[in-house]
Amino acid sequence: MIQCLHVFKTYDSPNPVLQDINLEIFQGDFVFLLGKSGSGKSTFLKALFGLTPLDRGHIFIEGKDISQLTPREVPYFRREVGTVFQDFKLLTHKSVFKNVALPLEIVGRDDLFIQKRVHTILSDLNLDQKADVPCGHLSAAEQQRVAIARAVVNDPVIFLGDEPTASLDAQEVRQVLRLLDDMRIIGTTVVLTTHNASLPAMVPQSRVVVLHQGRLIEQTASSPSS
Ligand SMILES: Nc1ncnc2c1ncn2[C@@H]1O[C@H](COP(=O)(O)OP(=O)(O)OP(=O)(O)O)[C@@H](O)[C@H]1O
Repeated sequence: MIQCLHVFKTYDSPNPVLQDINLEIFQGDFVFLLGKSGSGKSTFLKALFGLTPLDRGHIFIEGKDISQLTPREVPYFRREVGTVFQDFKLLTHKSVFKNVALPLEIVGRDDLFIQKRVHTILSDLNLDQKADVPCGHLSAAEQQRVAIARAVVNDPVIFLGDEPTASLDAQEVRQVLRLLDDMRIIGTTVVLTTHNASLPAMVPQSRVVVLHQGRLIEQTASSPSS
């Protein structure tokens, strides 16, 4: 599903932020990317979405080198991937419902489907009472949950989340991990970054990959049942 080969990335400083990363992630894997602040987690996640040009190396998604996608292929690739980056990019003047419905409108789903699907996801994330509230009026934790709802509403093939549970309380974290694990069971590949080393224990089938100063220093194998 995702194959990284000899990935290197440098910004302004001479020290690479990603150094020779080699990693395979399989369909239905739930991967926690752990590491201290500045270890390169966000850079790596953005690279998986094609937002960070690499100095060297390749990232293949479903066999395609994402640096070689044509301008026509890029939007199709991105529609298959649900993302939550640290800037949620919500439309702050639009309601919660409108924000979450947007990916479904883009792919031309009918109104009845959109109504049902969006309300299901909002209720899974305890946001149903907020459906008509403009996103700009929500707390940080609510905005984070709206960003997650928008990323998963379209049943993405891959979910990439950069600290997607950082603002949430313990119960909300469990709720989000349960939702993502349910998606994993039906085939979505989930990759999350986190500082919080206690999260992987909450998802028994998960894999852990640890980045330290841009190097991949540790990983657990993919579980046979995942
Ligand atoms: N656009 C950029 N331009 C220059 N340097 C950058 C850029 N983005 C990240 N960096 C630097 O690259 C290093 C790794 O940053 P990155 O955000 O990938 O780490 P991280 O592990 O996600 O950190 P955090 O957990 O704090 O979000 C840091 O030293 C950061 O300052």
